[in-house]
Amino acid sequence: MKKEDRNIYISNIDLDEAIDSYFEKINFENNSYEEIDVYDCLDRVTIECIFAKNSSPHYNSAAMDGIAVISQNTMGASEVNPKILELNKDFIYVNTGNVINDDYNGVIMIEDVMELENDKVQIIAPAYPWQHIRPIGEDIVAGEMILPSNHKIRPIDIGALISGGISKVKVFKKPIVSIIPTGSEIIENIDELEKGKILDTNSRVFENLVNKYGGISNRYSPQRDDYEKLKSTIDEASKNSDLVVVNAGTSAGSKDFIVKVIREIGEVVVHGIALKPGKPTILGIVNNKPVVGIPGYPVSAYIVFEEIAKRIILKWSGLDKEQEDTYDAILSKRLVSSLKHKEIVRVNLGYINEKLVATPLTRGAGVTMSLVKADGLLEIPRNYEGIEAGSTVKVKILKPMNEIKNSLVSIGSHDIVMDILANKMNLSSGHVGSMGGIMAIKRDEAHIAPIHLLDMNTGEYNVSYVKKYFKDEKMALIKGLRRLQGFIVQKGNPKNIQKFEDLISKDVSYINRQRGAGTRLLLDYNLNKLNICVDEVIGYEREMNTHMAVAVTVKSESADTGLGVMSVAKAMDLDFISVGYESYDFLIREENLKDKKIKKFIDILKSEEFKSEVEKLGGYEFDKIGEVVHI
Ligand SMILES: Nc1nc2c(c(=O)[nH]1)N[C@H]1C(S)=C(S)[C@@H](COP(=O)(O)OP(=O)(O)OC[C@H]3O[C@@H](n4cnc5c(N)ncnc54)[C@H](O)[C@@H]3O)O[C@H]1N2
Ligand code: MOO
Repeated sequence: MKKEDRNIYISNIDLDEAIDSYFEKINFENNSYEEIDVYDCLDRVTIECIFAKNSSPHYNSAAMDGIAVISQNTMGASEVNPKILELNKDFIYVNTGNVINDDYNGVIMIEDVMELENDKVQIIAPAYPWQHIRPIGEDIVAGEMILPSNHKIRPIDIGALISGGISKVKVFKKPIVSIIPTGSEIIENIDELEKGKILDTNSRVFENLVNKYGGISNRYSPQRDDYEKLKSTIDEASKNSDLVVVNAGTSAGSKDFIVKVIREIGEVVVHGIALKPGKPTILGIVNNKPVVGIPGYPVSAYIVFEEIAKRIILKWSGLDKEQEDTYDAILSKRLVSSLKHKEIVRVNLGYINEKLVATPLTRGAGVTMSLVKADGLLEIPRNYEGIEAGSTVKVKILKPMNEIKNSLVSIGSHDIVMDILANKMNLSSGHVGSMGGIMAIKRDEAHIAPIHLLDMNTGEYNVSYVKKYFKDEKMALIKGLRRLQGFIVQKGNPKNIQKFEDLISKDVSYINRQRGAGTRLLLDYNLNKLNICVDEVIGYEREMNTHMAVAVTVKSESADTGLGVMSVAKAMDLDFISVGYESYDFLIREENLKDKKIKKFIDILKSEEFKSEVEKLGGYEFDKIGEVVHI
């Protein structure tokens, strides 16, 4: 691939600057409106103020069930001096909402009326003028403004509009947004999935974001990297829509045509923004319409859509950038960034010891799950080399604050049971290995840490590590499960791996866990006991972060074996040679045991329902589950 075939002239302009110069070129004035039925106007945006045509109520009406009276005739009534009123002369019966004609000017509730014989009633208190009567216009007066312009219509607004006699409303037209996924490797049909092919997810995410923000999406099927075809598709789309979003092909690859196409049939306003992820973004104009080239990586795609396309859609629909919920949080880990760009980092959030703590998630632009799991997004401004741990940062939340506040934060070793627990309570769990969990509790980033750390000297689990790392602090272990660890091997165990000694055979390759993982300690402990040097194990230095990742590596035959739990081997349909049970417990600061989230957590651990679900996975024992050991 020659250098001249690539787009290497990518600029690095500030996001806000890029948006300002781009928005100047977009003809937002061109916005047209439509007049629609009041019943269909939910979430649409008013183009002008709406004034009431009718008053509501439009007649004086009874506000209570009872009798309508002439107020003056009731004056002086009391318990010692009751008044007798006569039907059709002094009063009539009314129900809530009935018309009160000019003959009457007060209502007495039926429970305050004593009925006598001969159509007479007795009252023991007077009715003040207009008592329990809703006068004309109490709610809405004809001519009053019901809604201002640029207002997004809510269900209650529709009620008020109808009461005010409005049957049609003028609203901004919904912008039509064409979405064009590109790339010859992009497919829609899962049956065509093979090496080198990628399922189109981005255009489906965009389609739903367009609908969510009030546009009409017009999604194309994935387009091949064919210069002429892309040119005609973008040209056609820009003629038929208000905004065109082209996905992928934005950077420096030899097939990244989008910038050339836009330059040929229109204008490239910006190529390259000081934003990570999202650097190769293209902002163009074709046939007087905005055409935004969004990078292909799913996280970059989402972030750029939110930062740029969303703002165009909202402006077209009469709404400027919606106010976003931002909160101050304490950053739990140091974040290093580049001076060159602003970076948007996905974070988990949790309330730990009364403080909102933000823990950064992976920064890989291809890891969609990090966005699925993220509770918030944090911004590292341009010209910052990073942010120190303990600093206060602003985060935009992606979930309701209540949910975040009530979430139990777990950071530590991974096990499938954490997913079962997360399905039963509001649990956010980060997987960084057992030692990572210990550090997270030390720094107050988590409420609990699942750990399984084998003491090399005693062969016991967890307690000695807690004593070592929390010398003078009051800690506790909530006893968890005993789980079966062993060698995960391919079906039929072709290399006949039975024991640790078999790992030093020349034709056996091993896949290890990261430093600080309990499973890695288990290997080290056994190698040490057998006097085997780690250099003798082929693959010792190759690391994965979870049991699942180890199993996937074995399944894909990229390694012969790795240590992991039985449940994972079973879930991946692999064979398993057991090594022994280990204790998977939950470390917690003693003071946090009184938290009601912890009480719920312990109740779930002890429940028969939880145990029976875990039993189905295979390889677990529950001897002391839920018991608290004070350390
Ligand atoms: N030499 C350079 N290489 C790259 C640069 C650079 O500046 N110089 N920028 C990198 C960055 S940053 C990004 S982001 C990507 C952007 O790539 P493109 O927009 O050109 O997209 P592709 O290369 O075609 O695809 C990248 C990747 O995205 C996924 N993808 C694409 N379309 C979809 C879709 N519809 N649904 C789901 N996923 C999709 C796919 O995994 C592709 O492999 O370029 C870097 N390279
Ligand atoms: O900047 Mo790219 O957009 O990381 O992913």
